[in-house]
Amino acid sequence: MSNSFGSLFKITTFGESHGKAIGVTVDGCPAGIDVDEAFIQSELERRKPGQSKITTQRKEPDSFDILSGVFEGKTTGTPIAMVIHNTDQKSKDYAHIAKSFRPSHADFTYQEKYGIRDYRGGGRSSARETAARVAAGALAKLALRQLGIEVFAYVSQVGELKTKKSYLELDLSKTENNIVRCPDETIAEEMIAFIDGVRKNGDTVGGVVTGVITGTPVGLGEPVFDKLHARLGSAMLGINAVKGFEYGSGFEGAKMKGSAHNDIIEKDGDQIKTLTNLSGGIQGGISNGEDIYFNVAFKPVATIMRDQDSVDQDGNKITVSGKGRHDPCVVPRAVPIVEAMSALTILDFYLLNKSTILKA
Ligand SMILES: Cc1cc2nc3c(=O)[nH]c(=O)nc-3n(C[C@H](O)[C@H](O)[C@H](O)COP(=O)(O)O)c2cc1C
Ligand SMILES: C=C(O[C@@H]1CC(C(=O)O)=C[C@@H](OP(=O)(O)O)[C@H]1O)C(=O)O
Repeated sequence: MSNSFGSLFKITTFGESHGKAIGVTVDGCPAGIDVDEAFIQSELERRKPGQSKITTQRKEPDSFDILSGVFEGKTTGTPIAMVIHNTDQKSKDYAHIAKSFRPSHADFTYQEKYGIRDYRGGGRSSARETAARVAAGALAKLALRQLGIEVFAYVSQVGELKTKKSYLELDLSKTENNIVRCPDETIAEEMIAFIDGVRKNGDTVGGVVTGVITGTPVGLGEPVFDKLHARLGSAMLGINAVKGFEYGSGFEGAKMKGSAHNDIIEKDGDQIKTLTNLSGGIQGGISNGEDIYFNVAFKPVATIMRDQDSVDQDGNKITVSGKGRHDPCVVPRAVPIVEAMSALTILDFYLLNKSTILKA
């Protein structure tokens, strides 16, 4: 079973939702990065469960401990281990799925593949694991900040409710101003009320998170298999409940003509720039120095607070009831996860491509 991500800045996560702890080891982090622990904690708090009425009500403080790899506030170049203890499991709520399967969660596939699963709270397949990624992603963000690279994400859609503004028309510093994490104030309250209504009805709803990466140099990514957008897409599609990824013009681009879609190139001082950015900052798998932007589509949460038809491990028809504490919509908490996976991908490429970037 693979539990790792990245080639040079490599993370391995461990732990289950209802086990003792979850955590991450980061191998390959350069020495000398300032580790701002308060920043890492604040990132974990943006993702933690129980943060508002439109998230799961499981209350985890998600405070973390650094076990190794940091001395006098700086990384030492050795493996960094970070642990987050689980403190609020109600495992008996999951006894009913020990030998049966929730529709559209990971219960059936995991059981069939491994023949053994920690069914408590979805075990390893619970998005609780993403807390570990956010801790590692915060470290990557700190390293990227030193290089002038920043990652942002925000909720751009909940169900059919969608901001009409592009990321350039929004003030991304306002993302944390509301509990749904949509910087478009004209629609954020509607999104919140909608999620709350869906929740009260025992149902769930999907949504879209938009990601933006600024300050990337020209030259991240490889021209053939390890294209930057391919690795970014893989990072996003590796997040629980993700159903779609598009970058730049994405699926809308398929409707356009080349004459309208091409990003005209110009000389701006001593730099080569493009007048438009339908390429989404990546051409031929390599960053071109423009902003990288993309959308990530999340499905509605599988565990709904209703009875559903299913089968047990022996194939008998059963009814699965909706139990446990679940998110009515994942996108508000997915925002820091999208940022973390973006930071991990970009930093990994930066380390891989450093020599060629410097040459360029
Ligand atoms: C932030 C976040 C929170 C989630 N919360 C829940 C939840 O409370 N209940 C649930 O059934 N699924 C939740 N999910 C989705 C499941 O983890 C996911 O559907 C499951 O692992 C099966 O994988 P798949 O949907 O990618 O096929 C959440 C996902 C994310 C990203
Ligand atoms: C606990 C968290 O979110 C969980 C994500 C999740 C799932 O199935 O993905 C199911 C619920 O928890 P449990 O694993 O107890 O069923 C959520 O509360 C968290 O994100 O830290």
